[in-house]
Amino acid sequence: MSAPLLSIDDLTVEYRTARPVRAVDHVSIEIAPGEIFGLAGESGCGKSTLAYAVTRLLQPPAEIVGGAIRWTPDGADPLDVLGLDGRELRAFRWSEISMVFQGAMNALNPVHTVRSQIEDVFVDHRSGLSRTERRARAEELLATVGIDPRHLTSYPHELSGGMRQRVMIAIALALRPRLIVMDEPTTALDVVVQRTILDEIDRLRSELGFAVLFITHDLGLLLEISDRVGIMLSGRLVEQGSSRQIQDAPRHDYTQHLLRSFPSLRGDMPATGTRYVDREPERRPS
Ligand SMILES: Nc1ncnc2c1ncn2[C@@H]1O[C@H](COP(=O)(O)OP(=O)(O)OP(=O)(O)O)[C@@H](O)[C@H]1O
Repeated sequence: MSAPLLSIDDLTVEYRTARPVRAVDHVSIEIAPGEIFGLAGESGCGKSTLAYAVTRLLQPPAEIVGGAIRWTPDGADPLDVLGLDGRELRAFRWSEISMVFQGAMNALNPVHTVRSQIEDVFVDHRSGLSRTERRARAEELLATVGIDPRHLTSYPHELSGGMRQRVMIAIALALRPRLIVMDEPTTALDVVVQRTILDEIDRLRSELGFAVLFITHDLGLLLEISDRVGIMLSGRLVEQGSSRQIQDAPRHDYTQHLLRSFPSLRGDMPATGTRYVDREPERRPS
């Protein structure tokens, strides 16, 4: 792997509730420029908490209790992501890392046109752009994600779910970030739309060269789209490797269980009715 763009090093996150939950437990991941790193694991294993930590969107009661996140674009000095203050974070988010979250399509404002929602990113982050330039960039972005620019004047309810999710991807691409964190970006869509959007993400990644942290509970899908894959179980990263290695020679029992639980890429039927039992005793935050 080339020098990492993002290094997550021994990260631990807890929810400080009456019964504290250690949602991310000493996780280390590196993502190279232009790489798609997929993170899989069943509901509640800590995937979204990790995504929120990387994008610095965690809110109390979540607390980062250990570890570091470093950002090293083009061999520059590493940036301590957890140490960024409000102003630095504003410059970092969207320009360097952007996000497409689960159900993001419903985050579009129903009373504003697609145009104004895309242009808002430029108003907020590229105040030097003229109105004409903003309009041209918004048009270009919609075309990039495969939507006819005449939809710039549409309101979200006039678009299908797949189109709304593409608009969210356009917004995430607006400032040409080096990494996009995608948390279940296509889960709410039917399989055909899901497939076209995934193909599109892959095409855009080849064209524009951004890296992706792609999160889903669907390991089959993840193996198709990712260069490397990490498997999470109860907050821990139990295995990581290339997609090929995870698919052909999974090492951890849980990875093998997950692989059996989904139809394989060759179309074999999944084993049904099995549930994985983590043999390690439940761990509590110390
Ligand atoms: N606000 C919160 N307060 C307390 N515990 C939380 C909170 N948010 C998440 N958790 C707990 O943290 C753990 C990890 O949750 P998280 O949402 O990160 O998992 P996930 O793998 O993304 O699940 P899903 O795929 O269902 O979104 C779970 O045990 C969850 O119950």
